[in-house]
Amino acid sequence: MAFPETRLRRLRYNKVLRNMVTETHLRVEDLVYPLFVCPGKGVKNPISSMPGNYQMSVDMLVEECKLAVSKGVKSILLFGIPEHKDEHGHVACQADGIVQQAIRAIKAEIDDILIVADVCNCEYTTHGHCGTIIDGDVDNDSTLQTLADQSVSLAQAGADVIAPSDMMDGRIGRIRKALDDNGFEKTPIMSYAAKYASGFYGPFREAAESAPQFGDRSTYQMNPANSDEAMREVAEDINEGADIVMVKPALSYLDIIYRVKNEFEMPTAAYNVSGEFSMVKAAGSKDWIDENRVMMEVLLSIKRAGADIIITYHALDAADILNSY
Ligand SMILES: NCc1[nH]cc(CCC(=O)O)c1CC(=O)O
Repeated sequence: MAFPETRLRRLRYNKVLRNMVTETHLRVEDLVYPLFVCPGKGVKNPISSMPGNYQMSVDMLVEECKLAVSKGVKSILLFGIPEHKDEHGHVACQADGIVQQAIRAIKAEIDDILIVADVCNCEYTTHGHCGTIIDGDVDNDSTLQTLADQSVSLAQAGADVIAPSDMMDGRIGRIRKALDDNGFEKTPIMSYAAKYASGFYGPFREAAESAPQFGDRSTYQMNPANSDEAMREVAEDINEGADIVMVKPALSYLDIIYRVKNEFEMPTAAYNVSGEFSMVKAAGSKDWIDENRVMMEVLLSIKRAGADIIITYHALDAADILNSY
């Protein structure tokens, strides 16, 4: 059938009907809210490049989590800014580490929350790289040990999901085994499976104080030009026991999200990263775009591409809008 029998606009005139034929639905339940925890009490330091986001001490973080849960955002992703850093990131593996403290405090006060703990060394190493440095580069195999130790420590503190973001080869298998050996066989792993070496992480590195002190991350994070390689990364992580696979960043990588969802049929997460967030905020603050409208369009596009889970700094603002429908 062609025009004039077919008129695609017929389904667009009536708002009720338009809603009925909506194909993609964004839900508050899809959103994960990333948060940064730092030492101290009563601390809420604004992150200048990420308006509305803060480095928070544990007490303030607990309040922020209560606010999130009250809006229906029941899942958070935690990053730590430790008091002291060290050469190998051992500080991230301690029972009284900053994220471990935060997890315990949140769990003591809030029942209905899912805590996803990011596992990586870059926030905890003096050099800002994601692992142990040997001969001027991140050494893959020795880094696996700290990642496994950090994962077990976070699980012991009460983390519900372990999310390794380091991009070392073999880390999912190693972490899975370490979790199982320590009685955490029920703890899922959300792997940052296809994580690209991206300029969009800029604001995060201010937030987490994790910028590399020399070089960049291109010997471990992926080349933005590659798509088949992302499939190999995802396949490797699934093979090693990943329960959820993530693509990161999201917006410039919608094709990757689409391919991952279609080729693997796995629960798929996408990380709407700091730079993507900050661009919307910056243009919105200048009234160059309608910030809320663009935010919802961005999130919807990530869902439409195939993401089941969206990690986003927009989570609370988006929840307010979704709750108002
Ligand atoms: N490896 C740690 C990590 N986990 C999440 C992000 C970035 C998140 C964001 O930009 O919002 C990074 C930074 C990086 O790889 O440099």
